[in-house]
Amino acid sequence: MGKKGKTGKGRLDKYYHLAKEQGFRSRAAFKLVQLNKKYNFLEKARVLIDLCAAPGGWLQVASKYMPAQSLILGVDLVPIKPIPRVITFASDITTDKCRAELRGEMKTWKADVVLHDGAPNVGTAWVQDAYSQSELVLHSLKLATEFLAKGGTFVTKVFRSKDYNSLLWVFNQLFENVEATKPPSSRNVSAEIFVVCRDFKAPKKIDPKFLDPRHVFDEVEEQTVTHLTSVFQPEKKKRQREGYGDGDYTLFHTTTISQFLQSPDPVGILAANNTIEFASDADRALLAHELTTDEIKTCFADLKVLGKKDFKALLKWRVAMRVHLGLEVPKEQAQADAAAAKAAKAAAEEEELDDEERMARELDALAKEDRVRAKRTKRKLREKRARELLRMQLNMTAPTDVGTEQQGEDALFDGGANATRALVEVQGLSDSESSDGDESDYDMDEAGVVLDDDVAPKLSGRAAMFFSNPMFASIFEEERAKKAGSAKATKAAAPAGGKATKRAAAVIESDVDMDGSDDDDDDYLDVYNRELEEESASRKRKRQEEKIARTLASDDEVDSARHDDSDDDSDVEQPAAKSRRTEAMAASDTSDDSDSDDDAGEAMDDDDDTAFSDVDLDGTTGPPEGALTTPHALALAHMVKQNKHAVVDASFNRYAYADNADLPAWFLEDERKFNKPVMPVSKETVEAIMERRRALDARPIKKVAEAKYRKKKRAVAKLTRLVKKAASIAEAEDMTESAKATAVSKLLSKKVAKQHEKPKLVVARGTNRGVKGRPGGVKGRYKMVDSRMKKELRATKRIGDKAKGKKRK
Ligand SMILES: C[S@@+](CC[C@H](N)C(=O)[O-])C[C@H]1O[C@@H](n2cnc3c(N)ncnc32)[C@H](O)[C@@H]1O
Repeated sequence: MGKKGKTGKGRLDKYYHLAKEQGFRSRAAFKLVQLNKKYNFLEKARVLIDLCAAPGGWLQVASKYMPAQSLILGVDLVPIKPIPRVITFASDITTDKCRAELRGEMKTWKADVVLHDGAPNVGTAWVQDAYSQSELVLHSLKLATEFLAKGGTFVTKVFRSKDYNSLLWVFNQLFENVEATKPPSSRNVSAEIFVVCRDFKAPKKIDPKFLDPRHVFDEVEEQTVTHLTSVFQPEKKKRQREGYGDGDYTLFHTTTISQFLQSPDPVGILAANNTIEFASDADRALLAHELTTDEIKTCFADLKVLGKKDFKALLKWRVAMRVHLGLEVPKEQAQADAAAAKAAKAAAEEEELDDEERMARELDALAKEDRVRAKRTKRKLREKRARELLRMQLNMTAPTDVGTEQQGEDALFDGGANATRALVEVQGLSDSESSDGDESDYDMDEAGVVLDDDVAPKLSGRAAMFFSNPMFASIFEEERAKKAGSAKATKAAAPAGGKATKRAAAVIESDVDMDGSDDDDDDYLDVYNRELEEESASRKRKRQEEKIARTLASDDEVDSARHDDSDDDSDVEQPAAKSRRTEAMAASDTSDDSDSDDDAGEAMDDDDDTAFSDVDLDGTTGPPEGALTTPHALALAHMVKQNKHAVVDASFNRYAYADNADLPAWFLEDERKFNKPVMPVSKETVEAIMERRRALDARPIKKVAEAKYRKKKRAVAKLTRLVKKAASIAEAEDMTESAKATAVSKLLSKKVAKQHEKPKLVVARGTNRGVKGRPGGVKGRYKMVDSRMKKELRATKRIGDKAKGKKRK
């Protein structure tokens, strides 16, 4: 059977648990225990009748406290499971059959105690419930008066209702001593009270009125009878208990039609009068109305003989006459008027509300805008401060430089990041301007021309500054001079041009950023030129191949992008890729200092063919974008944070500008696999990072932690339950101290035994040989074993060995 949930009443209280512990069938048993403790009626009783006894809690208590050989009878509507020394049968105590059955059991004996704990099927209206309970009490009293011996005790349950005093009055007529009490085990929220009536007077003759509910109580039904009932249910006649009304000593009442028409209580008039007369001229004028039929006239002549239908007809006639006389508007019109009025009112309210709402909304929007603006300004300020702080921490600025951020975008050309941004802007511009629209065909030469002639004025502050920088101007001048003769060659070198420019810019910006000098222009130009030559016409073909490879496998794409030709990304992709790399580099930083990290990012971009091939900094593979997944990557990021210059320096190596263009694919493949530059990352750093990762991995996963928590919670709940049970046993009033101690130790031993109970070993021989499922006569946990327990011993040894870390032979 499913466990009942706890209700608002707190059904499963300590008496519930106590009853379970002590084997009582109901928590009600404790009510009798407590009543008996107070009045001691069970110990001296020899015969007891329990009316309404199921499931038998009170019978169990009676059997426990009454002397041996006592006669205990229990009766209930439902059968009661047998109880030693108790006779029970099923019957309705309100019937004669029950009386006869009791007589049959009692023979000539008289009862010392009659108990009644009956509860009728409650659940209807409270008044009705209470009344049924009181009625049941009277029935049980009736049986008690019949079977109780003189001086006997009657214990009954009553509800605190208006009938309570009537009942007490009756009890007092029949018993010498009547006391009402509420035992502690009776819930406070329950309206029940127990009345203990002692010393039965056993009168020779009992007035039947004492035991007749109709006399003892005001009938519940009568209370609801009103003149409404008398009109609409005329067959239910009200008994005149009150006698005549004040100053009214007649039984015949009459009134006039005008009164009936004008009174706000027409039903009351119909109920209170015998006849209604057409007395005045105005009344008589209504006689001529077509609705005043003969039937209506007859009904008004004698109201006391009318039925429900007649009264309804009279009330309908009244409404029609009132409309006719102008005392009332027709119902439909009244309804229509009411509806129109309601609609008008609603419209007015809505209009009013609309205006108000509109204003409120506007105000809201303004306030919201203000809030957003203030928030944005605040955030920007915070970011700027963080950036400056970081730059200082990375020794990128002198403390005196703090505040340059606030100088705005038109501040002086501020190092690598701005240079890079400017380049991106230029590329964007030229892309949009280029006639063929092919982003990858960005033409350096054309860009230069366009810049000189048309675009320069269109450039934003930062881009304009970039090109006004003498260093870049010289790069462009030289480049233009070199390429001037060969438009075709320039066109072929176009894709490389964009990238090369970027590389040159990267080198420049790293220089600008690092030492702030620009006297190595020629070196940069060399780098640039070399790059231009490297990027030959074969790039287009390679790009084509890569595209195919990309579609086939994303991993291949990553490889080819990283090793073969990382510079070959389209120009449009560059800013994104660069930002990803920058993010990766900055992952170990908390701030998004793009300025500082751009430098390193660009420097790495230069030689990403080889130098950083092991580091997944571009975020094109693996989990989240920009995440540093390998220990090497993390170590590198750590180093960048510590000393970015060392990392940048290390990126200039013999692999950086290797010309792989004409090398066979198989060779390049081998090179990629085995020829890797040594990274400027110390073994210790990588080891420390791996150690940290191992420590993180060693932490239990969330699910395991949750399971452990649940287990612990269950254990705590179990313990709490145990403590509660033990406490309720300790509080039991009808138990001796030693019994309590035994009960508690039994409770604990049961739990402990349950916890450590080992499975019973059942040897698979004889009848148990080859048995499938539980062998006969075996209870609880069991395990089938062979007589020598070979398998078990082997398993135990194996487990032991495993624990010791021995290898199996
Ligand atoms: C609260 S229980 C009694 C509990 C009982 N004293 C015990 O300790 O287990 C009330 C019982 O009254 C019974 N009852 C209600 N009306 C009855 C009737 N007219 N005749 C016999 N039993 C009735 C119900 O069947 C129900 O079992």
